[in-house]
Amino acid sequence: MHTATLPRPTPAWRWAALVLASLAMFGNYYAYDALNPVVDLLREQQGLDYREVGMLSTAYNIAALLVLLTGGWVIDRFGARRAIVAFAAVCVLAAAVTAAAPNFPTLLSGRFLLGLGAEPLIVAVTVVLARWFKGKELSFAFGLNLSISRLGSAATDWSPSFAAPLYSNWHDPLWLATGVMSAGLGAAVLYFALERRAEGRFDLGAAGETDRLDLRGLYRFSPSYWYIVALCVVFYSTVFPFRSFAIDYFQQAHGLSREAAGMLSSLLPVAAIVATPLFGLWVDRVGRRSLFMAIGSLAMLPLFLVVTYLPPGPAVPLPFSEVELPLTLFLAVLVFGGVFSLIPAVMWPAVAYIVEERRLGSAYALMTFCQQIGWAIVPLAVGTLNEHFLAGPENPAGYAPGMWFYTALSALGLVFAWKLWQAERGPGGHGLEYPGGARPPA
Ligand SMILES: NCCCC[C@H](N)C(=O)NCC(=O)O
Repeated sequence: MHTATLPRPTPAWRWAALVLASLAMFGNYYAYDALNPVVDLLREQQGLDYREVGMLSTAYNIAALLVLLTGGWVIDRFGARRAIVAFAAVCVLAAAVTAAAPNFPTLLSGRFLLGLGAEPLIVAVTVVLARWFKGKELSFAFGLNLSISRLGSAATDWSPSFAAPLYSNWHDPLWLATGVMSAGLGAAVLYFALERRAEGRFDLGAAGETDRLDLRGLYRFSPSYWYIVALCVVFYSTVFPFRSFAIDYFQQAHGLSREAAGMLSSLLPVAAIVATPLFGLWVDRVGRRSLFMAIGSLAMLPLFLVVTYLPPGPAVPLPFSEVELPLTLFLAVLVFGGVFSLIPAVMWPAVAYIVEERRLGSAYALMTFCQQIGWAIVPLAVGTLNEHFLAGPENPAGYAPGMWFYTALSALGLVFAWKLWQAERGPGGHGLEYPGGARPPA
């Protein structure tokens, strides 16, 4: 039967597809973040230094850059549902190689493999969500998908509490991550079966253009687009590397237990789970997108210096846990969580107002490509700074140069957001400051 004569999928089918695809993403984010709570163990038991820890992050980005360069070929050639299963399987393999690694080079190859699987898995999931939800709650579906992914990040941060016995060595928490990613693979297989059953019953639309990188069209994007890309690069080059080192930093520089440091770090994704969709709804009503990005960047600016230089303050009990956290750190990470909700909720959809629809895939692919470059460099730089300044529990001041580096990146982010705001308030603006993305008639 011709697909145009078939009905669109019913809500039950659409939400089942969303839940299964998002569970694969949960596993993906869990596997990526699983390294964060074992940084101290990797240093103590495996003899890694901070620069090598940074290299583990960079290996992921280099692989992701290579995959993004080859574009959505696999997704186009084999279809998104097969691609989801294949990339999830690569993530399981990557997690297992990392968990079993006997030495640093194998650890590096595990993280490289993860980059090969995890980033195209994100693209493939985006493609399937667009097919199921096109014209129906697409932004909301993307928001929920991101929230479930972030729950994966938060679950990794909580694992020193709920899986405390595993943390006697660094391998076992990573085997747990392999198990979680295997469950994600299971969800991917179920998604595959679901889509196969839906074929012939529903019109799932034509497979859309995947996020292909078209380097020839770069010069045709407007300055506003490039300000958003620049903000994206510095923003994620600050947030993701900060998260990679955060648990170890809170342990070493502030004397927190692994459980408390994990709980503190989890406030970042947890705040984002709740607040990202709300900010998305709010901005859709009021507009002011570039102003909000500037406000988010401004709020982020002092945070790294606050955690470095301000007194920790009284210990406050964290609700629903046995953990107590120093008030200053608690508030700083909570504000950071707010920024981590606000900027992504506004920034990614803003591109759709600036770039015409037929070039949107290319625009997002280019933005992700640039994001990976910045995110590849910063963990190496911070790791090198930590090593150079002999950061450690005996010398907490050694972490300060890394914190100044994050602050400098945040300042750059503020400059780009401010430039965007200027551009959008002028005659060449794209309507980012207006609710529906359109300037009201004069
Ligand atoms: N561990 C998560 C990596 C996600 C990378 C992805 N390219 C991305 O930027 N996603 C958007 C986000 O805000 O998570």
